[in-house]
Amino acid sequence: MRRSYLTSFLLLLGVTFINLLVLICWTHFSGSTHEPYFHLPRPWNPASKTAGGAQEGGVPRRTAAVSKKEVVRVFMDFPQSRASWGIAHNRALESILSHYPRAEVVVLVTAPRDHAKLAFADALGATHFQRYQKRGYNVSVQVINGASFLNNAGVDPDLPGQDWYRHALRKPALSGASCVGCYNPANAYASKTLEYQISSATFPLPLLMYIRLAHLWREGGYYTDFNVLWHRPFPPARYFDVSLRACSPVDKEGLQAHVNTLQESFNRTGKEPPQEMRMSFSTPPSGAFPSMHMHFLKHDPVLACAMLRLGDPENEKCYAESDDYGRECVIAIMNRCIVQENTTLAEKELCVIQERKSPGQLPASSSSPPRAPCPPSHYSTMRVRQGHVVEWFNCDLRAGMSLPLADDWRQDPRVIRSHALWMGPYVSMGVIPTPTSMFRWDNPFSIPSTHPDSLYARATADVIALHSWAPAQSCPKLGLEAGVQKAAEGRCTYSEYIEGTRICAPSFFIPGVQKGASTFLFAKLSRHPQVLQSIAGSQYKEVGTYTTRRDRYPYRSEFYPYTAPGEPFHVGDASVPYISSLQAPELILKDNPRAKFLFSLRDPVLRAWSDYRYQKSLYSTKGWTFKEVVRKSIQELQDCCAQIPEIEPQGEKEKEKESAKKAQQQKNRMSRDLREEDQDHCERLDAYAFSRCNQSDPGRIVSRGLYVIFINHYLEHVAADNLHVVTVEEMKENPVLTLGRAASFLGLCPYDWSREDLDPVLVTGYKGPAKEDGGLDEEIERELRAFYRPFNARLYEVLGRNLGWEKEDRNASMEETGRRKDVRLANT
Ligand SMILES: Nc1ncnc2c1ncn2[C@@H]1O[C@H](COP(=O)(O)OS(=O)(=O)O)[C@@H](OP(=O)(O)O)[C@H]1O
Repeated sequence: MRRSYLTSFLLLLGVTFINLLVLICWTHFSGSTHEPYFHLPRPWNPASKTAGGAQEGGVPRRTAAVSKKEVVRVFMDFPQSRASWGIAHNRALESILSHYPRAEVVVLVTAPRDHAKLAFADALGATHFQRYQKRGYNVSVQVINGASFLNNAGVDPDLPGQDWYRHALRKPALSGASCVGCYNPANAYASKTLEYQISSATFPLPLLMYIRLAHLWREGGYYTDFNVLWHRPFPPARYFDVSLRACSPVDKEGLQAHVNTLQESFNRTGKEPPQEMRMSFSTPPSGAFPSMHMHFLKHDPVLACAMLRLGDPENEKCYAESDDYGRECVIAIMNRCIVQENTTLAEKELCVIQERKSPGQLPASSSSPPRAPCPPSHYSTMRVRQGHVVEWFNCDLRAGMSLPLADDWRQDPRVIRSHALWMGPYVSMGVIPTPTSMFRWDNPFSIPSTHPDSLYARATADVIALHSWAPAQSCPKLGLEAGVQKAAEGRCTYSEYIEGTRICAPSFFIPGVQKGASTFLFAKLSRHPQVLQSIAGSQYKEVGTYTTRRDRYPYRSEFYPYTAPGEPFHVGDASVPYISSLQAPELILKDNPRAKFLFSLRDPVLRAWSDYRYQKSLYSTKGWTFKEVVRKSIQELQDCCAQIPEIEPQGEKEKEKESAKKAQQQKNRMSRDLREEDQDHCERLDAYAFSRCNQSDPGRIVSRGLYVIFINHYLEHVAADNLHVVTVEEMKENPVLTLGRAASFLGLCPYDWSREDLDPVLVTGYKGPAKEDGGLDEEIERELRAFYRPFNARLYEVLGRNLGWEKEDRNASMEETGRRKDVRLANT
């Protein structure tokens, strides 16, 4: 009796404990209670009556409620390569989101057309901001493809200066072709080297300016740079950055020039603050790009003026002669349009637009009504408001450094309020300070660029943006507060800064198998709110940094999303070639010893058949049928196997390595020991021997199905607990269960997979007219099955479960063929 009480009690305790665990996991991520890791406030929930600052999701109440009006539209752009992306850019974005959780942030990237589809280009990929999107923030990437920018739907036929832009794109001086150090979007696809990426620092400024201004013209809203931290909300509408020169303590002349400019400007309006200072540019220390912030209402005439003037003939000359991306030329134009803040000028400019507009150049959008010349509504935005608070950036908020203005202005609370912190010129290139005890956020400018510790030296030493690289979930938590607030207050120490820049290595891998529904598995898992995809590679799935793209390996942190230590995200990489790579497991584990490996396997016969159809174009040029390909492939493999004794490890060192490997394999073995007897040479193949036999196609069509070799190789490095196998057959049979198991293996919180679309992801896409489309040839299937049988048997032993590929061999393939026919019929 007593015993049964005890058992019940223990049972109850166990169940309660499990429930508690699930609850903690769930509430932690669903955000319904305290969020220990993520420091961003959650976006304001429009359905709720409480404003954004309210006590939502455990986020502290903000003092000023965020009204619905504050759904700001913010444009940013990243005209550089992905290699230039760094932690500071994340911080810049987060600083905006922290003030405007409901902001609609559109990040413009200049990239070739292929970018959006394949994500091979070196611009930011579509998944770049997934970590924010999964938290409910509205941050997206918009690809600008030169002419398509003008011609795509939604183009305003009245967009000023568009003819100039279209032609300028093709001009060598502007397209980057003859511009040393300019980013040439046409070449971005081809560029694979980091050297190029570093040197291709920027999209030519006049073109970039046009894109920025055009977006503001069309939509209105804010534009801000990625190298600025906003530690207060944006200044009131229609006020803009005054100058950045003040940020450089070393640039005394610039500072003085800045003060003088302000002085003049103030003098013009007497003792009053300037009526309205829209924007002014100045050149920050050499090598930097002008940082700026703009806020314009839709169709603002000043924008029109600037866009038109960018194409003035004298400016073309200026760009051509510029050794500074045309920066000074743009500055001059903007100043002409802005500093002469005179409504009549702007009115005139607007009329000029109407006149210059060449009808017929672009097809007039049928949806937009014809516009009357110079509609009065355009000018209402020009009304000058007196008594504006003047605010500007300054880079060092500590006493004494920050406000280079006369004392009386300094005292005027209407005049001086700093809103943002400019993080310095090198942040544009994704570079952060190097470890010297002196380093603080606020003084990277003080180190001469020739110094080995300087940011520039660091960039050219090829370590750009390779910040500290830490195993996933291994470093202490650190969040926005440290990154933004402390920095803004000048309190961020170097070590805090570095700690805040650590990037977690990817936490899970789907190393194939090719044609094993890896695309389906990865795509579905990526729907989980905790999973982040890679930010490059085909379908943001195949980065290949640990195998095929060895050029990426040294810069691998660039290809995975930034995840801060302790964040609840899991970053995945589903590069299928990893399966047969000798180096991949070791290299991966070096970055993250706790990485998890999820293999998606498939009846090897059907895998080969799928592979054949996938690569049909390759074989059809040679006129090879599936039967021929398979026979060649088996023959090739067997020829190679016959030489195995010769290629077995010979030297002492190699032998030692071999026995250590075997010992590790035994330790990691998932079930009972393998039988020792080998049925033929091929069965004794191990990964190392295999790597010698693993030739190009068609050789691989058969060898890719020798799963036991690959799994054994992984088990030499990976603990059995960190390796999990699912099969295509299971996925087809019960996708919800299979995904659930995979997710729980990865340590993800519970998720309702049944709400996802679980239709197979068909990547084979072969629609050719082959006679073999009728199905898999029985004779070759038999041969292939006989070939795979012993390998499968060994695999089952290693895994400790029978994957059932032999049971109803023929039935399975019949079913598969039938399904394929159905799909084909459905497609036709
Ligand atoms: N849910 C589900 N269930 C069963 N089968 C599925 C599923 N999703 C994808 N597939 C099939 O997987 C094949 C594609 O595999 P991969 O995505 O790994 O291909 S690739 O290596 O990334 O090219 C491809 O096989 P074939 O159609 O036979 O070529 C897909 O149809």
